Amino acid sequence: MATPIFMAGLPGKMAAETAALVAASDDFELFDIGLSSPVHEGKTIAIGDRKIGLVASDSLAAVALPADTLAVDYTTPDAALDNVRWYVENDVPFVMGTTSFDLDEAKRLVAASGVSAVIAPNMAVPIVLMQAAARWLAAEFPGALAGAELKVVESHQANKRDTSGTAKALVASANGLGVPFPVDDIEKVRDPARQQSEVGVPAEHLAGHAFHRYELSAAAGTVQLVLEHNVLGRRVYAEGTLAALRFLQQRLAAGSRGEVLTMEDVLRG
Ligand SMILES: NC(=O)C1=CN([C@@H]2O[C@H](COP(=O)(O)OP(=O)(O)OC[C@H]3O[C@@H](n4cnc5c(N)ncnc54)[C@H](OP(=O)(O)O)[C@@H]3O)[C@@H](O)[C@H]2O)C=CC1
Ligand SMILES: O=C(O)C1=N[C@H](C(=O)O)C[C@H](O)C1
Repeated sequence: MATPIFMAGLPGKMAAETAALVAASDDFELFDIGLSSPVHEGKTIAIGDRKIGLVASDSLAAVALPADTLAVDYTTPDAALDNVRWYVENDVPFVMGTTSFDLDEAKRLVAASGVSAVIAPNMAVPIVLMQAAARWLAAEFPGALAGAELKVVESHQANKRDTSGTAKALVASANGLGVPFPVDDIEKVRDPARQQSEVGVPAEHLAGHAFHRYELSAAAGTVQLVLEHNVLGRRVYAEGTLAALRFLQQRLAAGSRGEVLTMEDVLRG
């Protein structure tokens, strides 16, 4: 039996990309209602051979999900925490890819609930590995780069609302290494002309890309470390999301409740 997946954030780009992979998989199937903003309430969208009806959060009370349903959330920073409240109140384990919401409050809500969740600002396996390496360095060598200076530039499609959650997570590791860089200093590039001419984003990926560059200047400017990670399109995140769903299912089957898992846990699993 395929596990029903309730998609939140349709017809948004990540929710639609993930829904297409869910629809093509053997072990998951799309639940026939998805969560959207009020703008799309009452509309229907086609994904694979399925027609998904869209409801906004005010209409969720009328939605009855099958008991084994898992949710996937790619909505907006403003919507994510209210969605977490709904998932925990309705016993729906979930994978949360949405960025820039109150993660501490989400963790408290999950810990006090009967559901578990995978929450991660980046589902792309290669990027998760890089984040894990940075976290390990910070834990192993706290303060080792004290005195260094950091510059962070991230470029995403023009309609991305928040500063990259991935960049914020990397900055937290830099902070752990002794570099006191505030996330407000992350430079966001959202201008397509600059993205092409300065960042080097190919024209065909201006509408969906994630280019990150971190420049560390250490030892009084005599040493430069540069880390870059560049993603074209969104497929890699959707694939990571399905891996997260499978891992979450395994954890639930093993009795996990009230547990907040990360993509690093998914990779270990
Ligand atoms: N973890 C990861 O690996 C990744 C995370 N992301 C994150 O995912 C999120 C979504 O990104 P993306 O798909 O590109 O953005 P989009 O703007 O394309 O999609 C967001 C969708 O959510 C809808 N929405 C707004 N409010 C609500 C609500 N209350 N309930 C349900 N849906 C709502 C929007 O509605 P409307 O159409 O009216 O605007 C839109 O359709 C962002 O936070 C982004 O940073 C993105 C890529 C990878
Ligand atoms: O909005 C996006 O596109 C992305 N969002 C995530 C983030 O904020 O870090 C992950 C990736 O950068 C793509």
